[in-house]
Amino acid sequence: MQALKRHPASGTRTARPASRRPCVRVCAAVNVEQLTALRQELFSYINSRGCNPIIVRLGWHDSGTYNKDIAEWPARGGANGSIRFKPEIDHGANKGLAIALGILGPIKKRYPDVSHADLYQMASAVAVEAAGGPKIPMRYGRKDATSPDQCSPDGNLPGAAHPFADGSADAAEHLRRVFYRMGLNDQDIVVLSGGHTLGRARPERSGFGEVSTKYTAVGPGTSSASPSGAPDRPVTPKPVGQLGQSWTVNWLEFDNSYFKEIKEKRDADLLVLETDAVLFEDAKFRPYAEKYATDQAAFFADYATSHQKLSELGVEWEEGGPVSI
Ligand code: HEM
Repeated sequence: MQALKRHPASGTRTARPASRRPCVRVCAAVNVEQLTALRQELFSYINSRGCNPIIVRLGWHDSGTYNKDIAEWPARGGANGSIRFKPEIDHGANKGLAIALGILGPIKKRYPDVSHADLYQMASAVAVEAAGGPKIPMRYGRKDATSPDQCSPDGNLPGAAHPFADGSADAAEHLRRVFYRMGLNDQDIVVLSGGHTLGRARPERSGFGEVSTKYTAVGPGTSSASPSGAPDRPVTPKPVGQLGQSWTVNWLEFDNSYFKEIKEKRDADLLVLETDAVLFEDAKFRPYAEKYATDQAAFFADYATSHQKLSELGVEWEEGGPVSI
């Protein structure tokens, strides 16, 4: 941990040297220097590898287990890093995400003071920004779940098509049940679904999507599991088999094309899950979806707000946290 000193003007504690970080809040339990360096490394790493989609999905699947009706931490789930343990990464909804853990694991070793929970949420926010999306007002200092018996139960993440495991009659009811359980609302549901502007679905992982399409076969970048040549980089498995089906043409670019494509359903090579289509079918979801299809700036602004909420679901902060960098 770094040394702390009094800030001359405010008397609050700040990290040394102050010149490098003029306006950060620092506490003894959160290592701002490591967080700052990690963020920098993630930015160039994720950008160079094109692994943005799977990293965003990892962050969301760690936090999306949250149950607002359970008071105790970490039993309430949320962004606590528990997805790294076998019981949780083995959940059906997490199939394929071990690749993302494999990408981030070697990086984590260089930043021992940063929690796994912070790493996953930081990497996701960086992945969005690096793909051209908004800067998300992130805060750090999440505590980690520490053992496999602290994993969330299976079944807390949403399904993409009927029959829904929770008995919901349709996709709108299912999305509301799942996201309301997290304390999120209709606008959060619609805007966060815009995360599907990135990435692909593969039959061998989720059971959804095509094995390959004209957009993924000669896609805008590499597979989210593809290797890069840099020898000092963590090694990820070679792409196996399926290239999958994307929601958008440029599936490594974060923009509002997801909403345009879902609305128009103009191209059979692009994916529309039941839970995507319903955003334009449900009377309360539709106004948001329409707005985001026509106004990218509104999408970005609202996405940043909801993504921050998502990243803090269920979080127990270290002493002195949360910290902005
Ligand atoms: C609304 C309910 C949601 C459902 C039913 C859903 C379902 C799915 C499914 C079935 C896949 C394909 C996984 C695969 O085959 O590898 C997927 C991928 C993805 N999801 Fe979602 N998702 C939802 C919400 C979200 C949210 C809130 C985010 C982020 C904010 C998100 C981000 C992603 C990303 C980035 C991918 C692509 C992963 C990759 O290319 O490796 N999803 N989702």
